[in-house]
Amino acid sequence: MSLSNDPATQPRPEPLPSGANRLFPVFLKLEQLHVLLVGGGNVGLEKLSAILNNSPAAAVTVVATRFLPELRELAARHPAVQLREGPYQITDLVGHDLVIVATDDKVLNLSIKADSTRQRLLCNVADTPDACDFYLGSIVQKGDLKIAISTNGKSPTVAKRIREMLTSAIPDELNDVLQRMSKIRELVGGDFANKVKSLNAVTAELTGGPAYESPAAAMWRRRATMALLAFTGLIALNILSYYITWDKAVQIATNADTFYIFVAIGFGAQLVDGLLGMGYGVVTAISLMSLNIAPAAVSASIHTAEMFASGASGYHHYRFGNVNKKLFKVLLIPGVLGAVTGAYLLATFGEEYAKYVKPFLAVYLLLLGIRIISKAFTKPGPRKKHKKLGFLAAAGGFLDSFGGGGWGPLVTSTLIAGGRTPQYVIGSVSVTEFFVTFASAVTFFATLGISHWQIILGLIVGGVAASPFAARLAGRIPTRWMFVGVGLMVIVWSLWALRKVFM
Ligand SMILES: C[C@@]1(CC(=O)O)C2=NC(=C\c3[nH]c(c(CCC(=O)O)c3CC(=O)O)Cc3[nH]c(c(CC(=O)O)c3CCC(=O)O)/C=C3\N/C(=C\2)[C@@H](CCC(=O)O)[C@]3(C)CC(=O)O)/[C@H]1CCC(=O)O
Ligand SMILES: NC(=O)c1ccc[n+]([C@@H]2O[C@H](COP(=O)([O-])OP(=O)(O)OC[C@H]3O[C@@H](n4cnc5c(N)ncnc54)[C@H](O)[C@@H]3O)[C@@H](O)[C@H]2O)c1
Repeated sequence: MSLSNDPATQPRPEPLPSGANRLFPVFLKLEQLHVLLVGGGNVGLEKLSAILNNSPAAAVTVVATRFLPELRELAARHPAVQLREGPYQITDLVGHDLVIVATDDKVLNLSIKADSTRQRLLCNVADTPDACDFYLGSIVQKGDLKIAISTNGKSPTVAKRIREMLTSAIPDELNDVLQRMSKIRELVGGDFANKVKSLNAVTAELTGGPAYESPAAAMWRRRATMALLAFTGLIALNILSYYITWDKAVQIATNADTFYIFVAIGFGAQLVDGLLGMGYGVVTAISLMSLNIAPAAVSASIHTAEMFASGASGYHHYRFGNVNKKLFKVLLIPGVLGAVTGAYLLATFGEEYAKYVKPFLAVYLLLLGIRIISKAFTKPGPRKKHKKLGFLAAAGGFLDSFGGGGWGPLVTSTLIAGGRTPQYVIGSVSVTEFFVTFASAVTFFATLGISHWQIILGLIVGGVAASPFAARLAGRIPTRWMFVGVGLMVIVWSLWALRKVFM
């Protein structure tokens, strides 16, 4: 007995779950084959149409005792289709590769199937799924894209509905993509593995990945970004030069005692932000508030300093393709408007109402902290469509400038909890944050002028010193623990701030 005949050594097929569809789909080049269709009534017409819709030049012989007029017309429009009027004979099978049976005589249908099987021809018996060697599928067509749907014979009506669904869901532009990909496929060089890698990179956007950018386009984008950053920096320097001279800066920096406290706060905040992807504003706000600095001064200083930090991190995210342009656009305007309103209100009324504002902010941050931690342990559900994204951004911008922090935790955590991909949320929110902090800093300049240079410089120096370490920490811990970290941090600090208020 040879080993290979021993059933124990034969490879076993993987078991499929019961009720699984075991049909093997193929796409036939029907225009190179010959099809015999028996039956010229409604079903015959349906099958002939299905064939010709997909393969207009297919050679089909239709045999029937009578033909529907529509079928005759259809055949007349397709020169490769021949009609033979008369009862089925076994010789009709000769010269054909595939048989489709659609007469209204069930017994005849089954005997044609038996004839076909004896000649090793594949046969479809329209009214008897059990007798079919293959089924026709419901077909979605978008140019070169073709999707065949099978319900395993369970419900052709559902197959039709799914075809309608997919046809409207798949953009027509996909065919252009296919055309271009086919050209790119011919152009990319290298070995097979490299080829596959670049083809995947180019198409990542289709499945929600980062948009592809050619090296030339990337270069121009970098140049444009650098130009924008340089321009923004110049404007900022220009504004600053009205308020501060070099001598004054040196004087501030050498007023060691308090200055180093601010440097330390800036350093710590930048580290936390690097690690958690958010929290710069919150950390500095709570630290400064606990030093009993007036809220308006806190917020103004933070936003001026944060502008630098968020500008740098936003640029970083943009370069790595973490920015969802649509999301950015939706967040930008409401975020900026909210920030300007918050900054204006705080600058106008903040000093006066500082006592009342502070506990309110502490409670707000406490709730935010609890909310963020709870997000870490609730499963993100299916992605919700945020219709109120604008409102969220406006609230985030307002609270950020009014409270000195919260844009990141509020907007980022809400979006991630809504089922969006953290990578793109953090990227898009960070870039928007630059504009939001820029807007509130400008509002503070305009309303308050700048009077807290010691704080601002301290934060910037500390932040800049920490940024190389912070950049290395980015993305090193899982999202869940990121949430827990941010939440805990916010809760501890707000409890501490509250304790100071009530004691
Ligand atoms: C996909 C499509 C391709 C095509 O034929 O071109 C197709 N049927 C279509 C439509 C359709 N056919 C029927 C209805 C009426 C409502 C209903 O019954 O649901 C509708 C819906 C409508 O027209 O709206 C009646 C019907 N069909 C079959 C039986 C026999 C039986 O099940 O016993 C009966 C009952 C006869 C009776 O009661 O007398 C059998 C089959 N029909 C199949 C394919 C194969 C399984 C495909 C799969 O697994 O999904 C299979 C097994 C064999 C085959 O024919 O290849 C095409 C979609 C066109 C589109 O996309 O718009
Ligand atoms: N699979 C499907 O999608 C589907 C849908 C509806 C109906 N059906 C079933 O398919 C069968 C056909 O339905 P129909 O509406 O097309 O009927 P129909 O009466 O419109 O057409 C029957 C066809 O069979 C031909 N025919 C009969 N005896 C013949 C013979 N000996 N030789 C050659 N041709 C012969 C007739 O000339 C006619 O063209 C029915 O049994 C029906 O229940 C299947």
